[in-house]
Amino acid sequence: MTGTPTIVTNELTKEYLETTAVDGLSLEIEPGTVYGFLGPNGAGKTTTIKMLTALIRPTSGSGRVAEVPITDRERLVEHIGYLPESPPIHEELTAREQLEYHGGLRGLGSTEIDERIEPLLERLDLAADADDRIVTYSKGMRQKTGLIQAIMHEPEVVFLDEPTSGLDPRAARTVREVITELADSGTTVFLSTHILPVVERIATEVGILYEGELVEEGAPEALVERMETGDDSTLEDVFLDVTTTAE
Ligand SMILES: Nc1ncnc2c1ncn2[C@@H]1O[C@H](COP(=O)(O)OP(=O)(O)OP(=O)(O)O)[C@@H](O)[C@H]1O
Repeated sequence: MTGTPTIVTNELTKEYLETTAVDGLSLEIEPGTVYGFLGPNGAGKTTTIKMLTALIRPTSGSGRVAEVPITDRERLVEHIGYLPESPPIHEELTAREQLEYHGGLRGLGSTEIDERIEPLLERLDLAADADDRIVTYSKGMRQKTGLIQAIMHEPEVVFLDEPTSGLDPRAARTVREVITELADSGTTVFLSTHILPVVERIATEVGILYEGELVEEGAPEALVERMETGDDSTLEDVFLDVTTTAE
C-alpha cells in the first residue's frame, strides 16, 4: 500500500543529560501497517512513543503523525490512541464510567460511546465486570480497559506498548485479532513488545532499535530471510544478531 505515510520522522533525537535515548530516528510508516517496534531494554522505544504521542518534545529532528506535527499535542490527540505500559485509568471509577469519561473527552456522544464500547467489552470478556470499580481489577482486566480506551474513538494511529502483557492466552489472541482488524480497516498500529511471536504473527513491518538507532527494518519474513543461518531462523535470531553486533 502506498500513500501519505501516517507516521513520518526525520532524524528524531532525544537527549537526556547523560544519555542519547533516541538518536536520529527516521521512519516512514504507511496507513494500515502493523509496525512491530522492537529493541532491548533501554533501547529507546518508550521514549520514541512518547515523542510520537507528543508527551515529550524531541531535542532535535521532526515528525508528523496523521499529518500533524508531533509537537502539536492539542491537535494530535484527536488522531491517536495510546496504550502505555500502565494505562491511564481512574481506579475509583468502573470500567464503563472510565470509558464514558474518555469518550466524552474525545468528543463522542453517549449513544456513540455505548455503541463502541459494548461490543469491545463483550469481545474482551469484560462485560460482566464493566460496572465494578477498576481498583478491584486484575492486571489483565486493566490492560483490556486501557486497550478499549485507546481504540474506542477510532483513531487513525494507535500506539500500543506491550498490549498482551498480563493477558491469558484467550484474551491475548483476541487482542491480536483486534489489532489485525484495525490494520485491515486502515488504522496504523505502532506495536512495541518484547513478545517476538506476537510480532511474527501480526506485524507487517518490523523496526529494531538498538541504543537509540534503527538497526534493522523490513517485513518480518524478509528480515528472517536475510539471516544466513539456515531455514529455521526466526525473528528472535534476527533480533539477537542485530542487537549484539551493531556498533
Ligand atoms: N526521563 C529520563 N531521564 C533520563 N534518562 C531517561 C529518561 N527516560 C529514559 N531515559 C533513558 O533513555 C534510554 C531509553 O529508555 P526507554 O525507556 O525509551 O527504553 P525502552 O526501549 O522503552 O526500554 P524497555 O524495553 O526497558 O521499556 C535509557 O537509557 C533510559 O535510562
